[in-house]
Amino acid sequence: MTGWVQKAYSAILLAAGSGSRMAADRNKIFLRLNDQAIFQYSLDLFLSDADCKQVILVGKDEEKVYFTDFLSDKVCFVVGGAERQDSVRHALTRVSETAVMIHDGARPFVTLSELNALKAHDNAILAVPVKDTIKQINQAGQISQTVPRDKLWGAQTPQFFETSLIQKVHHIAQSKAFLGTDDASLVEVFSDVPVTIVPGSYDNIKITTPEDLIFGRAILANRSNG
Ligand SMILES: Nc1ccn([C@@H]2O[C@H](COP(=O)(O)OP(=O)(O)OP(=O)(O)O)[C@@H](O)[C@H]2O)c(=O)n1
Ligand SMILES: C[C@](O)(CO)[C@H](O)COP(=O)(O)O
Repeated sequence: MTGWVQKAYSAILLAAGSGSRMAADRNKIFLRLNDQAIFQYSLDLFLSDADCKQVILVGKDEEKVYFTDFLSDKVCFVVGGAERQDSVRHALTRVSETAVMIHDGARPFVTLSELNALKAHDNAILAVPVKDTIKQINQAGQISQTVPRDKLWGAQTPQFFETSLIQKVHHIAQSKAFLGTDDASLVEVFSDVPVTIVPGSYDNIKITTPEDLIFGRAILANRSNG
C-alpha cells in the first residue's frame, strides 16, 4: 500500500439508499455495528484525515433529522435522489475542493491507508480481484461461457476523481439518461481519461444483505484483536 500522500479533497458520503435487500425496518445505514451506526465508521475516518476538507453527507429528506448531530462547519447535508447516481450528482454541486472522494456509507471498513493510496492518483478506485469463476448465461439460464477472470476486478468505493471531470461526466450521463452502477463507469463511457485500479481489501464489504452484518461484526472483532 502507498504511504502518506497530501492532497486536499471533499468526501461525498452516500446514505440516501433504502436498503431494500437488507429488509430491515429502517434504512440499513442506521443499523448498528457494535457501538456505532454503519455510516458513522466512514464519517469518522474522513474526519480523521487532515486532507479531507469537507464531508457532504447525502441522505433522504425525511431522514435529515437523524443526521443533525453529525453536521458541523465541515459536514453538510444534501438531499439524495431516487438512484445512487442521482444522489452523487446532487452532492457534486456542493463540492468545494478540486478532488473528490465518493464513498458508499454502507462500506464501513475502508482504512486511512486505502484513502492515501487513492490520493496518489488523479482518478482511481479501490477494487479487488474477482475470486469466483464467472459464468455468462443465455436467456434459458444456461451457461454460454466462462469469462476469463484474470483481468476482472470487483469495484469498491471510495472512488477518487478530479472534481471537474466527475461533474462533467455525471452531467452528460444525466442528459443521455445513462445509469451506471458506479461513478468510474461514467468516466469510462463519457471521457478518455484513464481510471487507475488501486488494489483494496476483501474487508471493504458493502453491507447489503442480512448476513453482511455477521461478516461486519467478524471484521470488527478481528481488527480489535489485531
Ligand atoms: N438513491 C440512492 C441509493 C443508494 N445510495 C447509497 O449508495 C450506497 C450503495 O447503495 P446500495 O447499498 O447498493 O443501495 P441501497 O438503496 O441502500 O440498498 P438496496 O439496493 O438493497 O435497496 C449506500 O450507501 C446507499 O445509502 C444513495 O445515497 N442514494
Ligand atoms: C458503487 C458500488 O459500491 C461498487 O461496487 C456499487 O455498485 C453500489 O451499488 P450496487 O447496487 O450494489 O451495485
